[in-house]
Amino acid sequence: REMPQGPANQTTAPPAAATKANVVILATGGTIAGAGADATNSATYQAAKVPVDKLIAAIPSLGELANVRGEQVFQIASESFTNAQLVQLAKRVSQLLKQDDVDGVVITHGTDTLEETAYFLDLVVKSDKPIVVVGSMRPSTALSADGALNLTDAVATAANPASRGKGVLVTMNDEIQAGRDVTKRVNIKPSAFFSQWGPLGMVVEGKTYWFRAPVKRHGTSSEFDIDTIDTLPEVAIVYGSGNMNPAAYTSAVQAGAKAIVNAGTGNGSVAGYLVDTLKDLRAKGTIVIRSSRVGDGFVLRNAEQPDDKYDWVVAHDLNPQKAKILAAVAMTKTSDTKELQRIFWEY
Ligand SMILES: NC(=O)C[C@H](N)C(=O)O
Repeated sequence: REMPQGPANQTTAPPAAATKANVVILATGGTIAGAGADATNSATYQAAKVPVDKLIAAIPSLGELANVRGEQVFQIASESFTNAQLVQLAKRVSQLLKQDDVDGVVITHGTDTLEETAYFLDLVVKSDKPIVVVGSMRPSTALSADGALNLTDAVATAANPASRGKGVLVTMNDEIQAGRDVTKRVNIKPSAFFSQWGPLGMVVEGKTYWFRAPVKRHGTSSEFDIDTIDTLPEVAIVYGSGNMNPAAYTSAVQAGAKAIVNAGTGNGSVAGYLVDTLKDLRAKGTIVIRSSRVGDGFVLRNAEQPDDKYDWVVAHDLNPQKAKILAAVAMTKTSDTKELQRIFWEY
């Protein structure tokens, strides 16, 4: 029977090994490598149990998308990620992408701090080759597990030259999200990941479809380079609410925080009775960054508080956990608040 002729030429056989992209899967653990006692356990399970070779072997069709090999970097739930592990992972990604025989990297990751890792890599890995971070909401042993399709989409995206130069990408629930923007919004459904500026595209049946591209500095246009970063400074987030205790700020600084991200109410607002505490911390050298617990929108400079007068920085549209990552990366280079504010506008 004659196959229909489509513009996308989807009826041809998969590319031969030599023409297929080489994709390395760096596994770090998370629910995508999780295992439950029973198929009905969609939320009760142990994360970070299944080794990367087993994850790959469970999806034979990956081999049709790319030449895939795995490397087990960590085997942890993502809430346990430390700065030292972030740095180690990013250095490995950078090293791999410098190799001619690597076309793209996929990182399997827990979803809880996936957005931090994706943004960190976006800022510090100087490569145009695709970097895709992926996780799952259900363990591999669950009914309707989402990991296999998310990972397939990640490999398809990493193998596709159209993904180059678009920053770190995240493939969850059929969507391609910008690693900079994406955030975990729901803690129990496969549709957990969201970006207020919308997904960049979709993956359907192994093909990528693109609708927009990021404009913020990243990758090769970033001034930060993981090859020159070995440690990150301590940044604390203090969550805003009614009836705050100033000790939340002062104790964070006493414990070593060099910057505080204020996850303020509304447009990053700060209670009147806290202002002196934050002014005092700034006078003694702590960087004060106003973000918002609201999550969407963006904090306006000199609205709600006179940032110019107090020498505070605003986080622009970054939620507190993203602001924490950018602050830590930026402070490897500067503690100048004008420079920090420039960086918060540009990245
Ligand atoms: N869905 C997940 O991956 C959650 C898990 N706690 C993790 O981040 O590792």
